Amino acid sequence: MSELRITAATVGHPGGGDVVHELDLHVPSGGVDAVLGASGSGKSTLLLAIAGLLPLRAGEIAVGDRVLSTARRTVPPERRGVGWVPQDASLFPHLTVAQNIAFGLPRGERDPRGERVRAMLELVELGGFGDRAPADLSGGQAQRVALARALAPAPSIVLLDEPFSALDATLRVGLRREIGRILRDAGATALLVTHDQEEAFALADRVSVLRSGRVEQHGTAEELFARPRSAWLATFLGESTLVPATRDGDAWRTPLGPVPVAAGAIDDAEAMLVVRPEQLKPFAAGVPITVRDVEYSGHDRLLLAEAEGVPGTVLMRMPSAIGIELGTRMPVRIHGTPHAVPLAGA
Ligand SMILES: Nc1ncnc2c1ncn2[C@@H]1O[C@H](COP(=O)(O)OP(=O)(O)OP(=O)(O)O)[C@@H](O)[C@H]1O
Repeated sequence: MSELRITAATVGHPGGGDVVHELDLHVPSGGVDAVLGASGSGKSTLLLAIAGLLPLRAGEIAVGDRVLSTARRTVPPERRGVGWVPQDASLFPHLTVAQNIAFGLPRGERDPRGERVRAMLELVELGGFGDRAPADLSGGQAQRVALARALAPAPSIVLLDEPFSALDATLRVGLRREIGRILRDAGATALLVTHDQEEAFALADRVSVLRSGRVEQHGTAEELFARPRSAWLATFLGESTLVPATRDGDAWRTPLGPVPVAAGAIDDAEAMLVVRPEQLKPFAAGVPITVRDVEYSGHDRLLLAEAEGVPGTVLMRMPSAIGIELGTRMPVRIHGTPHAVPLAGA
């Protein structure tokens, strides 16, 4: 397995404009990375380019020291050493599980009873399932077979295209843990593409967030969540209130009261503070918010409120045991040192 290096890649569909713009992405050897983006952000287009199904308009895709795509040359899909796990397992229905896995191997080595197929079945913990028909598998088992098929020829890179989207919620959580384990056991370099943040954060070492075909930010889940580079990313990654702030020495002045400036904060005189719902607390001497709606979620309630000087909805989390009537005016303050993002690029 080898590192994947994408440099300034621009990709589009025939007859259409550019969809992915000058994208840089690096997955180290044996790393599991995710590309996270909303529908239409260009995730599938990027995968097609990595798999060799779309040519590059500019830039380069390389695996290890082997260049696979440039604007002038595209190594064909079957010679790229790239494995693919599609959204729905897409197993051949007329072949057994073992035959499906063997199908991933080079011609001449496609022995369903062979050592490689057996090892792959063991890897995905389906040792006794080789003779089954795909129709007799659960959705999660079928996805594991699809992964075994992709890994069988020991590809340099494995691409996972929303591999859990066809499964129900409980199965997803279990399977993504297992697939993470399988990829790491296999030492695979993998790129997961998904619109599901929880999935990306749970499975990947690092995440690139794609916005209109460009990487908005790349980092670990913790880095992205705690220190988003833009207001757009902050709200894309989680519920938050954007509170306008003006720098006043070591504090931000905000419509919800003063807040200390966090260490390492941006230097700007004006910014937006990313206030997570749990960072707002009731405070007798605080600034009033007016509750307009309440979302009950079992263990807590999310209050949707208004406050003078805050342009959007103010979000605040409260224990569900505390009943709140609509129209309630409640004094609050910001707790802790919220992250500040620049006003521009929101
Ligand atoms: N075959 C195609 N021909 C022309 N344009 C396309 C084609 N496929 C996708 N596009 C366009 O490329 C853009 C990005 O689409 P893409 O499918 O890559 O996004 P995505 O992030 O994978 O979305 P989703 O999560 O909905 O699959 C969209 O504007 C889409 O209309």
